Amino acid sequence: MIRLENVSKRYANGHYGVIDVNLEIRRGEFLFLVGPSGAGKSSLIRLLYREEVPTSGEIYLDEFRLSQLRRGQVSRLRRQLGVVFQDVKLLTNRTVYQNVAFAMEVVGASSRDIHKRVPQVLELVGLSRRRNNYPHQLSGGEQQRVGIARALVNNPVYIIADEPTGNLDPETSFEIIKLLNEINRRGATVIMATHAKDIVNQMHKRVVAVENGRIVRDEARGAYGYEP
Ligand SMILES: Nc1ncnc2c1ncn2[C@@H]1O[C@H](COP(=O)(O)OP(=O)(O)OP(=O)(O)O)[C@@H](O)[C@H]1O
Repeated sequence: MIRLENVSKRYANGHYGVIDVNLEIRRGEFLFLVGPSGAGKSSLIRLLYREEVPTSGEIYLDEFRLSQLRRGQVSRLRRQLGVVFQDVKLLTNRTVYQNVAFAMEVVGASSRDIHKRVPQVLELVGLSRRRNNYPHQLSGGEQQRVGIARALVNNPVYIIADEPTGNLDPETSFEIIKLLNEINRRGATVIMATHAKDIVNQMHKRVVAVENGRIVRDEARGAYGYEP
């Protein structure tokens, strides 16, 4: 479970990313984070994967207390989390297979495990036939699938995605959401910040809306609720 208690983030320039946020996310949930531009979605996402730490308040993620991680806990935490970005940032000189394998190499996985796991994940995201292609040979949707495979490969408990469909056309976006939904169905908790109104409205998942750094709405089977 993830629990945010009175979390605020004030940046060095004095701007607040989030203000006094309280939120609980249980394992197995699928949650959309919505809100106008500048509302604080990315700030919240960055706090969740500990790219940032709160100025005040505390975030608990399973056994971790994010503001007070002991040495060695950061890498253990990161293994529980798979992060997906709008801008996929693949390694351009490595193939699809190598990009995904790299995520296992950096956490010290054995080559035996890598050889076993990477093909499984490529199969799951529908990219087995593209395994030897380089990023520039892939469509935007395929590149994002590699991004998702990379996030998934270490079997994280939580998938945290910041506008993963932001660069994709509507049809491709739906393919990516279907994939995230399947991953959620297999047990991962999915937290996704998005402006994709149609997707949110069709999925009937939990929707948490943020405005001016504060949570203003939290609905179990919610709708997007804004005009794009
Ligand atoms: N690194 C930073 N330094 C200073 N201020 C920041 C920083 N990151 C975000 N902010 C400020 O925090 C507030 C929330 O921004 P954030 O990027 O979290 O919003 P968002 O909801 O993700 O927006 P968008 O939908 O446009 O991505 C804004 O006022 C923004 O200017």
